Amino acid sequence: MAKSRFEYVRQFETHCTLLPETYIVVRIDGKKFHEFSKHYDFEKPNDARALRLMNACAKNVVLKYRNDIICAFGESDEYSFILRKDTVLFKRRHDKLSSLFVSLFSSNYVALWDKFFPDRPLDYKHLPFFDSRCVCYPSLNTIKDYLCWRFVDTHINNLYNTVFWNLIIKCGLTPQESEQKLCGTLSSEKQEILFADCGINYNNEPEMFKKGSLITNKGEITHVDVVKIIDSLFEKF
Ligand SMILES: Nc1nc2c(ncn2[C@@H]2O[C@H](COP(=O)(O)OP(=O)(O)OP(=O)(O)O)[C@@H](O)[C@H]2O)c(=O)[nH]1
Ligand SMILES: [Mg+2]
Repeated sequence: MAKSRFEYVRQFETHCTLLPETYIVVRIDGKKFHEFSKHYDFEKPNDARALRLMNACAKNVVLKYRNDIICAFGESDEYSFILRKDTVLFKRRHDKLSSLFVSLFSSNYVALWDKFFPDRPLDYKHLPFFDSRCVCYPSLNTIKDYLCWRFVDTHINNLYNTVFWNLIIKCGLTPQESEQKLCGTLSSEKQEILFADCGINYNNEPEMFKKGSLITNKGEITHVDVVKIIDSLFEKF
């Protein structure tokens, strides 16, 4: 390529290369999905269509980079993609990994929207977009704890949201009353309130809501107790 006198400006570009021999997590998260979910009338607290759409997008990302990905885990409006510690994908460049994963995910979200929301076309004033970050984990222990953290977070959030919204929808409480009733309660007490006041057994809630979604590098989507199987998940990595 011919060089111009302007070429020198390239020197101002910086490239952050992620530490070698560390597990990389690329985590994407929906921007203002509180508003987005309201605009498109997502069911509360969980909309199965929205979660399946997230899973379909994540599966396509996993399959595209299956040789570099160990697994992916998602809940609500977020997804984490866990890359092997020896990956050299995009030369481990932070900006490339972060931007390509999130743009591939976002374009899938838009392209697949109609399949999951056939009666609710996307409107260009309310388009979905996502942020993205890369984090390096230096050991097998820390990457396992990362995945367990996201899994446990799913459980905590889902239990709270399930009781909070059912107290409003089924029992007619105001959001403030519901919040007050749950304030300071333990996990077992929340389940008890859900059963006694709303007639719902938390154990019978859909597995996808309670456990989030785990995608293997073969593209298989499962809803399992991640903490229980964490060692086998990383056996070969
Ligand atoms: N009703 C409904 N809302 C959902 C569902 N999944 C995600 N959301 C909404 O998306 C939000 C995701 O949480 P956050 O990522 O912390 O909030 P956010 O509004 O996206 O804010 P930023 O990520 O900081 O831009 C939830 O608080 C819900 O309001 C769903 O299945 N049903
Ligand atoms: Mg968000």
